[in-house]
This record gives sequence, structure tokens and C-alpha cells, in this order.
Amino acid sequence: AQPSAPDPISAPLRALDFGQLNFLHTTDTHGWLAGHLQEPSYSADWGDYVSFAARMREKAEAQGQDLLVIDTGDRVEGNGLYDSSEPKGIYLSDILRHQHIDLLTSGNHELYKQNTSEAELLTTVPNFRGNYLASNIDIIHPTTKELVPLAPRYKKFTTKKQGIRIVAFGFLFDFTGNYNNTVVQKVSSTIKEDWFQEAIRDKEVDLFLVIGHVPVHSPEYQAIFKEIRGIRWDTPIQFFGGHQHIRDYARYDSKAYGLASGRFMETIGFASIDGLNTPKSNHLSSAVASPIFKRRYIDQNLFSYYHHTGLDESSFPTEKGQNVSRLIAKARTELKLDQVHGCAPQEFWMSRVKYPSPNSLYSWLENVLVDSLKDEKRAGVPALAVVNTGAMRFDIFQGPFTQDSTFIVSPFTSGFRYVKDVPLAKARLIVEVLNKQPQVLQALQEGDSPTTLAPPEQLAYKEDVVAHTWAGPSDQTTLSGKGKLVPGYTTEDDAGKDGDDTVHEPISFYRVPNCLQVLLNNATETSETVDLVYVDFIEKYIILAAQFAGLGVDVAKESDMYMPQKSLTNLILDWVKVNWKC
Ligand SMILES: Nc1ccn([C@@H]2O[C@H](COP(=O)(O)O)[C@@H](O)[C@H]2O)c(=O)n1
Ligand SMILES: [Zn+2]
Ligand SMILES: [Zn+2]
Repeated sequence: AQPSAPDPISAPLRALDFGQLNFLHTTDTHGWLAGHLQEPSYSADWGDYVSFAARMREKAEAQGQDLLVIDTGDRVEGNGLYDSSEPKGIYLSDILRHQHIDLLTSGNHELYKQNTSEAELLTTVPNFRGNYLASNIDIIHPTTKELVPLAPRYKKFTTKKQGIRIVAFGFLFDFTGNYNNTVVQKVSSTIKEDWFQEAIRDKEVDLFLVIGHVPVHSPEYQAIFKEIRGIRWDTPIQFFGGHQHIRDYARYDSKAYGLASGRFMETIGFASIDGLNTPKSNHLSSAVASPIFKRRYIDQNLFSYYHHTGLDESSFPTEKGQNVSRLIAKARTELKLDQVHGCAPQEFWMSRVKYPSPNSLYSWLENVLVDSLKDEKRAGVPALAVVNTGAMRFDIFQGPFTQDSTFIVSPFTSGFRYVKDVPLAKARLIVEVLNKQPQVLQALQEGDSPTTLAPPEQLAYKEDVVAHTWAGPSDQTTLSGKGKLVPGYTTEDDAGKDGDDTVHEPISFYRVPNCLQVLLNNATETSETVDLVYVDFIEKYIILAAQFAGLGVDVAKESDMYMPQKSLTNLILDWVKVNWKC
């Protein structure tokens, strides 16, 4: 249905092990419902996923089993399909709603801005009525001005085929960067509330299901696990998480596991549980029979979809799925997402190459900033510009740089601000604090607000390669299919190295600093003072780092807009139009 989507490449695949209860999971899709038009491994779209989920449900139900579809938030920001419409998200929410999602929750990106969280309340929650959960999020209702739960706190239901009695929760990590029309309650205090305590004391429960925009290895999920286990010593618990944009699987104990399913529609997570003790089953007491938990990370392409459903080009698509693919193609046309603004002469990678280097996206961004970041009223004044690397969201591939690429690379509407007359040495120290001070570092990486600062001796920053040393498949899983290995994820998690459905050639990932810095306006190392320029998203961190570095200036009061009305997204687009002729 997408004219430009590449065909997937055949590759050796590991099978999915179905159980009594099966799950499909997406997280951090960030608007990528059209799939990846430049990467065959992830080239299926949301319509194909609608067909896949329907076929998987048919397969499970034909075997007398159940299937639940889960999404754990960050559905918005990061792709032209969401960011380029006015208002943002009108096409996306209409496409999204066609998937039958059994349980979903909010990410931090749904809460950065007032209009985004209100769209959740007024559009997405009603679209998935009864299935959206918000255990720790409240919102000021735009009409009544009352603080109300964004969605129900939890839900109890029984599965169709197996009669599994489930109590489900939907959490967001301890996020503090939300706009002030929402309130995110800390997980540690939410789980002490009466409603939660009552829910986990329900004895008629076969499985606790905790979905959330929460890393599966996190203090928040540990706290929820401990709280449930404290009351229910052996009831199985299945967690689904996200936010870190990684494939990950956590083992909390022999009856509690958590799955995180990557980012950007690259991965469909699959999990299954077998051997659950239910009123219908003939199992012995749950203390004796231990359920079996499984997981797989499915590459989001038709080759994988056909393989796992046992179907083909003609038998796989459902009418609904094809209609959704058509809806996506129509939206892309109306939004002119294929419009070409320039042609990239080569690839620029976020983490596949070292920074700095000629193929690093961040080294390229530094050149863009040197060329383009200028404010008329500060003409000729030397400056040091600071941008958080998290503002860049995806690699640039050689070839057409489209309207879609504009938002894929950096979707945020953040503008620039500056503080004048900052001694260069202090400005450098501020960046060092942003890159090395553990709490600032963690808060920036999580899109959160730092509270207190740790002492300077805790500074730590390693420029090493993230461990990705696994050389190839060594597991005993039966592989089917032939083909050349393509580069991709080679995940190692708490269950081992056999999680990816597709056997890949490993890719190296390199760490990048939290923030990059670049001298502008003929500033040199001998410049005494500079304008300290930064993207406004990091102002709260700059304020803290400035205190830490002893700047002696109240950044919140003294700062002003730099290059008004210009976002990083626009700056990059304008540069591409001038410098990357096709
Ligand atoms: N206006 C913004 C908003 C977010 N960021 C970056 O995104 C990170 C959070 O994204 P997740 O998908 O991981 O939730 C955040 O840490 C920032 O790096 C931004 O730069 N500007
Ligand atoms: Zn995300
Ligand atoms: Zn997130």
C-alpha cells in the first residue's frame, strides 16, 4: 500500500512460542505508523500491523488461547505523520484508532504540552474507551477546570477463551517535565493508595498485568513488583514497559517478567504465558505449577509477519488492515511528506559511529549550527552554543531529505535562548556539568527535571563502546528460513541472547555526550566572554549547571530569546534546502 516501502529481506527467523495467553506490544512509536521507508527490516506499516494482530488473534483463538494487544505510550512526536499536520496529530489519531488495542497508557511525550495531553483526554481515551489506563496521571479538564484522572486507574477483566482473570494497571515513570495542566503522581506513593491496595488484595486474580511507560529495569517497576509480591506471594505478574527505546526483558522472579519493545515501529514485542492457574484450567495449585514466560522481538516487516502467521501475500492482509494502509498513504500525500527538500550526500548516524567523526549526525549538526545559528541583534558577538543530543531523534540516510525527514530528525518546536557576557571558561564548565554530573545527566536523558545536584567528585563519563560484542547466533533455538544476515539488533536480556526473531549481523553502538557545544560568530579559545546560547528545552538544566559552575548570574532572569521564531527543526530544514541540492 505504501508505494515507496522497500521489500523486506529474507533472513533466518526464530519461531514464536504461543501459550495460554499471548501478547503483542508496541511502545515509543512516535508517529512512525507508516513504518520505515528507507529500511527494509522495519518497512511494514500500521495497516500491516492491524492485519498481523488480527491474524495472530485468529491463530491463538483457533487454538483455544487468548491474545492481548498492548501499547505503552510515546505515540506522538517524531514523524511527519504526527508533527506536520495543523493541529498536530489529527491524521495520526485517526489511523491509530483502527488497531484493536486491549490496553494502552500514556508516555511522557503525551504530556510535554497542554494541547497534546488534552488531545489524549478528548480523543485517544474515548477512541479506546475502557482500555486506556492512567494509574498515576491526572489532568485539568479543559472545560470544567477540575483535576480528573486522565483515564481509569485500573481494570479487571476476564479473557475470552481461557477465562484468565486479570487485574491491569497503567503507569508512567516518575516524570516531572510535564506541562502544568497534568499531574504525575510518583509511583512509590501511587502504590500506597487505597484503590491500588484493594486491587492487589483481590483474591480472584490469575494474573496481574502492569503496563507502563516505564523502563523494565527501573526503581518504579521494582517498587510495583515488591508491593504486589508483598501481598500476593505467587500470583504471576507480566509487565510491559518502554521509554528507553531499547529491546529489553527483565526477570523479577520466576513468576514475574517485563518486556520492553524498542522504538519507532521497528519492533513488535511478543510475549506468552503458559501454565497459568485459572478457574477453567486443570493445573494444580499455583504454588506447585510454575507458569512459563516467553518473549520475542519481532522485526516490523512483512517477511516476519508472513512467517509468524504462516500466511502469504494473498492470505495475510485483512480488509481492515489494507484500508488502514490506504489511510496512511492518503495522509502522507495530503501532508506532502514525500516532498524532497534536498539530498543527503551520505549517511549520518546517531550512534553507529564515534562522535566526533565525519559520519556522525552530531558532528554534522555542529556544522549546521556554525553556519546558521545567528541573531541579528547579537551580530559579531562570539557565542558558545549548546544543544542536547536527545534533540536529534534519528539517523539521516543518503538520498532524499523529505518533509517527513524534517520531523524524523528533530521534531521539537524548541527555540533558542542565550545569556550574554559569560566567561568562556565558565561556559565550558557549564557544558562539562551537563555532560558529567550524574543527576543532571540522568534527568536530561529521561526528559525530566533534576532536583538536587550531587557533589562534583561524582562526575563520571565514559566514552566507550556500548557492549555489543555478540558475534552471532550461538543459541539452540531452531531457525527457519535462509538468507544473508542483515545488520540489526542482537539483543541480550535477562533471558539470554535468543530474543530477536530475526538473526542479525551485529551493529556497534557508541555513546554520545549529553550535550554538544560549538563556538559561533568567530569565537575562539581566546575569546574572554561569549553569549551562552542553548535550546530552550535545556534551560532548567542550564540554570542548575550555572549554579554548580558558580556563574553568579540568575540565568532564569537574565536569559532572552536568541534568533526568535527559529526552532532547531526549522534551522536544520533551511540549511538542508541551501546546502544539499539534489
Ligand atoms: N522538547 C523536547 C522534548 C524531548 N526532548 C528529548 O527527548 C527525550 C525524551 O524522549 P523519550 O522518547 O525518550 O521519552 C528527552 O530526554 C530529550 O532528550 C527534547 O530534546 N526536546
Ligand atoms: Zn520515546
Ligand atoms: Zn518516553
